[in-house]
This record gives sequence, structure tokens and C-alpha cells, in this order.
Amino acid sequence: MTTNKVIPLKERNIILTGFMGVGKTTIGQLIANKLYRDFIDVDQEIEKQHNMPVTEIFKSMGEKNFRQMEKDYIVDLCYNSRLKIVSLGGGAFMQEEIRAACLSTSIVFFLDLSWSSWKDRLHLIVDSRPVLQNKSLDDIESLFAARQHVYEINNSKISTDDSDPEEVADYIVRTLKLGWEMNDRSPFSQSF
Ligand SMILES: Nc1ncnc2c1ncn2[C@@H]1O[C@H](COP(=O)(O)OP(=O)(O)O)[C@@H](O)[C@H]1O
Ligand SMILES: O=C(O)C1=C[C@@H](OP(=O)(O)O)[C@@H](O)[C@H](O)C1
Ligand SMILES: [Mg+2]
Repeated sequence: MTTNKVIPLKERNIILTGFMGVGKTTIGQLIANKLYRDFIDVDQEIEKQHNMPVTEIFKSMGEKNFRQMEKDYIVDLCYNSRLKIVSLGGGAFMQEEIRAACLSTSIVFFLDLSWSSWKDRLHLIVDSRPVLQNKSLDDIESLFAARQHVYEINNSKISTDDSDPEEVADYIVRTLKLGWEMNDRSPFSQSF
């Protein structure tokens, strides 16, 4: 474990959080390509471990087990890796232990999208997101609203309304490079 070591800013993992369908997986991969870093999508890693899609994991093992696997994977990743671009699943940040691990070791970006834009995207994702299945639009809106205040705990919030994934990824890369450059020039420290 690297728990007590202060991780230099440039080496910290970059973590994307936000509601299902906001673009974490798509944009994370683009950021990784632009920065020549490894990309880790937590859902895809859990799917590889179990050789089945998340929908099947929910069906055969239950959501509770999925949440445990998600927590174990992310906490380990946070404390034992650096320089990764990581896309979380949209429910991960609801677990306090995951939030604490992410915020103490990494740089967390919240990809925000308004409800009115989000609902136009529902048809793209509903079949592959078990949490959205058998729910009315009102139920989903309540879940969306309930989770927003948890995503608000982050290092940087990006509004993705009216931007395509390339634009969002470029914006995040520019923000990061600026932050790294300012940190390099700071007389106080290399890390915080
Ligand atoms: N900025 C965007 N504008 C339009 N469509 C997007 C945008 N970001 C993602 N999408 C689309 O939304 C869907 C969900 O994207 P995904 O990256 O899987 O989201 P998440 O990982 O947050 O659930 C995909 O079909 C993707 O192409
Ligand atoms: O919000 C959630 O509870 C979930 C989000 C999904 O990931 P995306 O946010 O990438 O869709 C996936 O982890 C699972 O279906 C549960
Ligand atoms: Mg995803």
C-alpha cells in the first residue's frame, strides 16, 4: 500500500465520475490516448474478471456483490497505481470508501450533464444499464437528482452539455496541463 505517501500531482491517477451515460467511458479513453497513458474502465475490468457483461453480473451475482467487487477494485487501484486514466461506473461514488480513496490519491473530474440533455440519451444506454431497467422516467429523474450532490464532491466539474466527447477530452487535457505546469512552477511543493 502507498497510503501514507504523498503522490506528486503529475503522477496522480485521473478519475472520471458522474451519472450513467454522461460519457465517462468514451471520454476517459480519449483522454488516455491524448496523454499516452493507460486507460482503465472499472466496469470493463470487472466484466473481464467474470467473463460476462455487467447486466449478467447483476442477474447472476446480485447488485450487492457487484458493489463489493467495484469497491475492492477501485480502492486497490487508487492506493497501488499511478498515472492511469480511470472511468468509474456511475454508482461507484455513492460508496464513501470509494470516494475517500479517489479523493485522497487522485484527481477527480465530475462529468456533469443536465437532466434535459441526459434523457435524450437514455435510449442509447438503457439495455446495458441494469439500474435503469424497469424504472419509469420519473424514478430515473429522482435517482439522477439524488446522486448529483454526491458527484459534487470532486476536484473539477465539467459541464458536457453542447460538447462532443473530443471537445470534453481536449478541455480536460488542457486543464490538467495547466494545473501541472502551475504546480511545477510553485516554490512551495511538487505535490499536495
Ligand atoms: N458528449 C457526448 N455527446 C453525445 N453523446 C455522447 C457524449 N458522451 C458520450 N456519448 C454517448 O453516450 C453513450 C454513453 O456513453 P458512455 O461513455 O458509455 O457513458 P458512461 O461511461 O458515463 O456511462 C454512448 O453512446 C456515447 O457515444
Ligand atoms: O450508476 C450505476 O449504478 C451503474 C453504472 C454503470 O456504469 P456507467 O456509469 O459507466 O454507465 C455500471 O457500473 C452499472 O451498470 C451500475
Ligand atoms: Mg462507463
